[in-house]
Amino acid sequence: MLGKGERRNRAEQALAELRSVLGLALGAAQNRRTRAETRKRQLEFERAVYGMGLATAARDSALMASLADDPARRAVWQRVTAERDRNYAEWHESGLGAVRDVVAAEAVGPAGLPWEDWLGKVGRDPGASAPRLWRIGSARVEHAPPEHGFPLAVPLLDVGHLRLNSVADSRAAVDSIVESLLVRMLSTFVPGAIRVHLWDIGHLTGPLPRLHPLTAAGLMVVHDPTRLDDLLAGLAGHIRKVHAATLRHGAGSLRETCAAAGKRVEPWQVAVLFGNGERPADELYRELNRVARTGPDAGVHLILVDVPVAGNSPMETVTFVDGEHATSSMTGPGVVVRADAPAPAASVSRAASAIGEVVLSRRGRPRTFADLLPDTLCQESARDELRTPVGFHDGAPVEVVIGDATPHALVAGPSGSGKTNFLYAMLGGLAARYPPSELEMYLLDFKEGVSFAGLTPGRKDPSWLPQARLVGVNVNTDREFGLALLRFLAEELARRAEAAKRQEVTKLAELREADPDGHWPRIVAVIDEFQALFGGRDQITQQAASLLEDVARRGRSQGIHLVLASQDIAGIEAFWGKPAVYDQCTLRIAMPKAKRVLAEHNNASVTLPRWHAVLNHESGVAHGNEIAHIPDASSRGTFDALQRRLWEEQSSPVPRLFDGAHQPELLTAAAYANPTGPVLGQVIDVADQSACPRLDPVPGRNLAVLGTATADALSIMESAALSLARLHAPGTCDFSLWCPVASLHERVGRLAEVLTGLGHVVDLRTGEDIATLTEESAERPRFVFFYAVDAAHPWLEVKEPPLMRSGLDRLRSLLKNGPTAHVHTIGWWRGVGRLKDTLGFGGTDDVGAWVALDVQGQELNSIAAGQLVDWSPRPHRAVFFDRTTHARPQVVIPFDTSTAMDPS
Ligand SMILES: Nc1ncnc2c1ncn2[C@@H]1O[C@H](COP(=O)(O)OP(=O)(O)OP(=O)(O)O)[C@@H](O)[C@H]1O
Repeated sequence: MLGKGERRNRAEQALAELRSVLGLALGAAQNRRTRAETRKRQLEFERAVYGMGLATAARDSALMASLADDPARRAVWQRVTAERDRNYAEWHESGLGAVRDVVAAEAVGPAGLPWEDWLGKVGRDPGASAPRLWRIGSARVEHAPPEHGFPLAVPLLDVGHLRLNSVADSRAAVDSIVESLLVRMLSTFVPGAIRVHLWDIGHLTGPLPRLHPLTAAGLMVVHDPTRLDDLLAGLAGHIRKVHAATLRHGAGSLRETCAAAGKRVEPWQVAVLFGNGERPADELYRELNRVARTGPDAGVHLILVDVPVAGNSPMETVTFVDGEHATSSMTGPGVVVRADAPAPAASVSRAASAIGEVVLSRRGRPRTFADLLPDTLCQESARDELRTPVGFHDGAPVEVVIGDATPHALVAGPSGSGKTNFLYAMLGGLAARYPPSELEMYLLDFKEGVSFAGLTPGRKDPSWLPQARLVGVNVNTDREFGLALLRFLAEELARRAEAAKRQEVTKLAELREADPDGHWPRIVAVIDEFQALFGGRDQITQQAASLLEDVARRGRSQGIHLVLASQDIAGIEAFWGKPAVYDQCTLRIAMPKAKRVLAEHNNASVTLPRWHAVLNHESGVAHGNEIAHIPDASSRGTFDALQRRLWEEQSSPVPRLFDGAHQPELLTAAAYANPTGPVLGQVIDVADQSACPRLDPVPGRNLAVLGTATADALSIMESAALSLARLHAPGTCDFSLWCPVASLHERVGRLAEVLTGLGHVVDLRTGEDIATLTEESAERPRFVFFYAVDAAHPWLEVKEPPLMRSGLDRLRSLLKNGPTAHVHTIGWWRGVGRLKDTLGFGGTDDVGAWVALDVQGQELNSIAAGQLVDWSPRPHRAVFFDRTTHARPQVVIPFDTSTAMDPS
């Protein structure tokens, strides 16, 4: 048994052992902890040092001082600096040279060389492809000596964008990077290959003043600080346009394809945006990111200064840390980037001016109407389309295409903006390419004036445009003529559709192939100031709107093309709710300041210089814009000289001229040369036709002239009499000329003389003997021309005993029974009421045809066989209705009879 003391000893021993073991364990833990803490401190230190960069850390005196009494940190510092020195030695050995070589190889010419080597020389590279790198400054590993610096270059054109983040006093360095980068690009390529857009949230004219000489040539556009949206929309439009063109070209780079074909290459668009570090509003920010994402493939590039963007587009970033030093995404931390010193201001300005001048002189090289014409005239086939240059952009021709995809054109511009001149340029270009067998033109001008009249033979110039078939001028009051043209086109359309159906084809090109001997030219119908067609709230407007819609819809495939020009597209009420005509006019041409002709947000016409036009084959959406200078096509020696050449070389029938301001001469009317009845006036129609009712021996074949417009009434009476005198050989008919009005006797007497001179027998009465008229005579045709019938009523109403029959009774009997015996009365009443007085109750049927002058439409309804007559009188126009042949009244122009009435 152990004693008590022994037990205590053992216990104390065990306790001591336990304490010692515990003490050991605790000590080890303490040590481990101390070590871990030291390690942690070292790692944090290492991270901080890497974070700030070794060079900065070395400059941090507090940090360096802390190393003295902290061996653990000191060890870290020694290790990382040793590691750095080892790495740097390696990089200096092989990397530095490699970087310099790459930049030298890829940033060639002005893209990389010092400005002394190139500034002021105009670039020659046509821009089929771009250098892969562009120098923006120099860089150096933080602690490396200056001679170990290397050039810093970024990829840009066709690759991505550049973003610059500034600090308070780095603006000069930022501007220097931007300016020298732009000058490098502008000096690399032929002037015009780079377009610069400048937007500065803070200024209207501020940044990059030395580049401003570029603005005069349009190579740089300074955008409104409040309209970033317009700028982005313009860039987005450009991107869509290039993508569309790339699709058309199929595979391969558009730039290279175009350059190889000697065609115009779309210039790169470089947009420099100076922001204030704040994110633009949501919509703008989205649009900016869209442009950033999709721009590079379309040659659209951004240089963003303090403008935040999303990180999902190809972009290099330079971030300034102080006024002069920056880091870059190309080189990472630990490499200091500095901007190159800017080139002297005066040299930059001079270089910019020189570049601008090349563009101006190239553009300004007199491009004339003659430059629109091909070497040999009229050699093209219109089978698939019509195509001609109409103007120039930077010296390259800009074309208009009219075909299945762009069947119709809408041309708009305020008065004096050059619409008519544009039409001449286009028609001239087309006429010079397509012979009359391939192209026919119908030209209508609702403006006052004679703009297209020169296309037909005139007194001074006997030539005409061989492709012109019809020219209508001064038709502003004769909207019926416009309607007639549309009807004509609709009929031609139906004829072509019918032929196509017979041949089992659908398009003009196929029809031409199926029927090679047929005459299937493309038809271009130009209607200038076409809105005049819709100038009233009447049947003409309604009919014109629906005919135009029909022609626009169906003309596309049948080679019938409309060119509609107007000062103000917006004002055409008749089209509201009828967008088909607009929709079909996929070719839009906007003259400077034209409104509404392009798509809603496409404002390209607003800033258009004089004598330029926006041509847009994409229904006016912005990406379809092509801007062209239109040469003068309307002065002497331009279109007229071409017309003369064409007229001498191409045989073609004379086009018809319809001049609404000109009364046609009876002697020149086709119907007068070969009459089939009394010729009353010229019908307003596409074909040269006259109103010429037949006077068959059947009831009702009398004719009334109605109204007080004396000159026109006399002209109608004379035209009728003279044409009947030509229709019937002398001695085969008789004429009665009765006129109760003294002031007209001289004129009626002259007609009697002319008829007598032609060998006819004339019964001329000017007094009361009119009342003793004979009712009929059946021996041979007799034509009674009864002037101002109502003025003879006092005589006619006298009743004679014993039968108490009056002259009026005999006249009524003459009208009723005469025609069947070939006695026809052509009477003039000075109003509808007066005609009815003469005819009496139930006599209306005895006058089967009438011509009304200054009589309102509603007065005529009662004698128009149930027709509603839509007619408002106007000078020198009449409305003619023959109930036996007409569905609706026809507007006619009374002839000028002066020459025909001249007995000499
Ligand atoms: N591209 C051009 N170059 C030189 N002169 C031009 C050009 N375009 C038009 N002009 C001249 O400007 C004037 C007006 O042009 P034009 O008659 O074509 O305008 P418009 O828009 O048709 O005007 P309006 O509707 O009033 O007739 C004419 O004297 C014409 O010769």
